[in-house]
Amino acid sequence: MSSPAALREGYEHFDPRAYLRNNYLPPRADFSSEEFVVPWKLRCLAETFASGEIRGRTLIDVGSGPTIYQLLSACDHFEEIVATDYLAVNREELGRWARGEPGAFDWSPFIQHVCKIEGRGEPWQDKERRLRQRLRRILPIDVHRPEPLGAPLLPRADALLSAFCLEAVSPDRAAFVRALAHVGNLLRPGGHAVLLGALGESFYLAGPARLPVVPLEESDVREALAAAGFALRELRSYAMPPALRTGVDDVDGVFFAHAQKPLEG
Ligand SMILES: C[S@@+](CC[C@H](N)C(=O)[O-])C[C@H]1O[C@@H](n2cnc3c(N)ncnc32)[C@H](O)[C@@H]1O
Ligand SMILES: O=[N+]([O-])c1ccc2c(c1)CN[C@@H](CO)C2
Repeated sequence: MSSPAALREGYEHFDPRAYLRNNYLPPRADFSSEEFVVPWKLRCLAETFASGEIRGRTLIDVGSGPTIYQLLSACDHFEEIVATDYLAVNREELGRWARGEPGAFDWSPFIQHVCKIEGRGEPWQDKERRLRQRLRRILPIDVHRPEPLGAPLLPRADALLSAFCLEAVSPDRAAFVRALAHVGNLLRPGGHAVLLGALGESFYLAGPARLPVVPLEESDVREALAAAGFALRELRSYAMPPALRTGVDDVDGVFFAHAQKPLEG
């Protein structure tokens, strides 16, 4: 059980480049087998968006951090992608990539892999260009506030995406459920929520920062979604293999959830 103070302190020292190195370079960013975690995450996202059922004007990504991999399959189905993060250093990192500036993180291996598994023979530069065109806003967010963006998102988003954020910013499970309910308010009734997150994790490192994480089991995710008023469509889990337990965290696995906000919501 961590505390809001430990979280605030931790995120003051969060180093985006260290975070990217820890999770989005080898060995975790190994595309050679579907057995590895990044191909598993990208496949979950590609399969969920491939049907075209999840589409609309706006998708909001909650707690984007310095990463864009989570948007690569979604971006084909929305006119506007809104990225968000609590830290300016992460919003700045996203902005560098969005503007194609030198020194930005190289996501091309991820974009190439997504184009390959989407199987449309799309040149990866086209996908990269489309995401850059559609990534229109990079906003501050705090999921602990009932209005996470500080003001209502109008019109509300047609879809909500969030990867490794809520459990990494909540001191306990009750706070996790509240945060989920808060971000659920950004979503229109009938809108879809796609969540990725850590299972059984109690901490992760990002350079000088050591961030506490509320350890979740799959059942906690299921209960939190129900408590926040979502109807669960799909919940899958991945067990982190020993080779990917590198010491940058104590994560046991990854969950992938697709849920929907009821129409009468
Ligand atoms: C583990 S990172 C996830 C980054 C990225 N989505 C990914 O998939 O790797 C968690 C993110 O939550 C952000 N964060 C911290 N406190 C937050 C808060 N109160 N509300 C929203 N996001 C917050 C951090 O700045 C960080 O970028
Ligand atoms: O294996 N991964 O692809 C991966 C990616 C991101 C993150 C993790 C694992 C585990 N730690 C979380 C922060 O709570 C961030």
